[in-house]
Amino acid sequence: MKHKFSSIDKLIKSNFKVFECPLTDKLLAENGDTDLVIFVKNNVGEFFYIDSPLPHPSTNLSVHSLPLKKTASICKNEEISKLIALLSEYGLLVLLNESGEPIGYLHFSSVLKELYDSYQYLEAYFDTILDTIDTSVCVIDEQETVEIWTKEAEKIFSISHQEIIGKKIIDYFDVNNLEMLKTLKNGKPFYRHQHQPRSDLFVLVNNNPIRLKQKIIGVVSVDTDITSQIRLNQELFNSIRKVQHLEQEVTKLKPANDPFQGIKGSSQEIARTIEMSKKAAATNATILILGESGVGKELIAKAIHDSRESAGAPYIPINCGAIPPSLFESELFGYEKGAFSGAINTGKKGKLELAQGGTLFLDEIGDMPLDLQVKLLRVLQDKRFYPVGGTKQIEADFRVIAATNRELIDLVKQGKFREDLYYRLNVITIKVPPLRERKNDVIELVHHFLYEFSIRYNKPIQVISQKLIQDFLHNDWPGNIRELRNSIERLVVFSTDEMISTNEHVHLSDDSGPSIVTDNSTFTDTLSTLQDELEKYEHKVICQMLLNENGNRLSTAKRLGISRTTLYNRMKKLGIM
Ligand SMILES: Nc1ncnc2c1ncn2[C@@H]1O[C@H](COP(=O)(O)OP(=O)(O)OP(=O)(O)O)[C@@H](O)[C@H]1O
Repeated sequence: MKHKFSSIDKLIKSNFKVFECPLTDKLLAENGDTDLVIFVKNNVGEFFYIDSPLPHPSTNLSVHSLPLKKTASICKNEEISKLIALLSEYGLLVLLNESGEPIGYLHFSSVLKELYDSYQYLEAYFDTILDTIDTSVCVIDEQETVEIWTKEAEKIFSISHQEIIGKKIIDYFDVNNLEMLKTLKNGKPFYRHQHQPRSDLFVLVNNNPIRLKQKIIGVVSVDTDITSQIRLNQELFNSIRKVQHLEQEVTKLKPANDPFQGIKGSSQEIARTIEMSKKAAATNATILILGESGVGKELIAKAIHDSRESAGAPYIPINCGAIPPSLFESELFGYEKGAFSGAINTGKKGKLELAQGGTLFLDEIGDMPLDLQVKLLRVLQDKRFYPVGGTKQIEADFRVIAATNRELIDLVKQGKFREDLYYRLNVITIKVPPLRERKNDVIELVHHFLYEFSIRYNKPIQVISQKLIQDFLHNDWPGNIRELRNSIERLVVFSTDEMISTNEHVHLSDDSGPSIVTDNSTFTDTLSTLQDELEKYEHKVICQMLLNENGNRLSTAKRLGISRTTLYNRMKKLGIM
């Protein structure tokens, strides 16, 4: 690289001889009339050189009449700045190897020439780069004086370089808007901050401090004009709203909608799952949906219901993991007036009755208490049931879809789930693959949720940086699509401009376990709202306890001193499941 000062080795000269003191005239007799540089070393190791050409032996001059000049010696591997300092003091410098032996010398003039050549290359490159780039670059020095101002800066800010160079930047811009000055003071770079220097101008700003030997000697600011992108985004956003409105109108006119169209993703894995679900929806059979938390089991259950039941048929979900065992039976079967004493004496329809003519969705079926499993099995077999405290049987005319993220067959082996109920539910099984096994869907889902939340929060359509997309693709998503959806919602809510490039509001995990925020730095420079910080901490505590308890929610809830329902609700809210 010609613009870099080349290695010192290239400049070392080796036409020299070293003589020890005292000198004798033999030196002249043997070396006279040569172009060798003669160094003289005294008994304390100091070096001198003879500062004139050696005369011919025939001149009979005495060696003592020759002009001796003091010089310094230094190891050739010393820092270049030290070499240059000594060289400018003495003009000539003896270079030593690691064992202190002289191996050559440096001459000020040759080093200077080399430095000047490199400087000229550097200047030529530097000027051409600044002339060629079409972004706005401004450089100020430590006195806040403008040193560099490119053509694009002239265009964006309507100030010519003749006018601004050499002047203080604060003479041209409002000091409160000058992020460069902050960077000059605190040395913190920042990237891709959106800024609006004029009402008709949007720019993305990158600022970087220039350091020389740890000292900040200036700041570079690069501004990219994104006004046209912002305008286009705005137009796109308006158009999308119009299209969405039209879509809604068209949907109203269409005779039938595809209930499965809300299940996004085009990977082979999800396509297979949807195909299987459609086939299952063509029957009245009981369906068991298996898959990790947040993979979309309920979404599929609802699509099956919409597909196979008539419009207006009830869809009744019940979360078997969230209802305390003591209330479960009355929730499921309902109770007759007078069945209990106290406030609940008026009677209430149970979920089974509410589901008449439609679908009963038994979510988290693996968490259903054993005694209730027996009762549910009886309902499924007899197709009729009694409400708690009731004497009149009610018809059980509904289709059952059950779902769980637990290995039901293992629970059967452990005696925690009834085998007969398992086979009763497991007529058709649909397995929903976790997101990490269908990474192809991540990008589509990201855009789908971005679109959804941009509309919901009335924010212009967001663009996610490539780097963040990569982070999303590399994440294992232990909370699956729910976690991804929550992450995008947070990003949209907290985004301050149209480019989302930071994941500070997303807890990306780098292993397959639950995601835990371990980076304490989030608590220093990126503190957000108290609510947000509390949620982050709660997320961390719950995940850690779940890990300690091997994922067992009941013992996790006990250890945390909260009910299982509360734990379940908090996990859902925080996107852990
Ligand atoms: N393929 C998908 N396309 C769009 N959204 C999806 C998809 N899959 C899941 N979601 C969304 O992810 C969230 C979680 O989905 P859902 O509740 O159906 O998961 P689940 O497997 O039933 O979870 P859990 O086991 O915790 O009950 C919901 O907001 C749902 O709308």
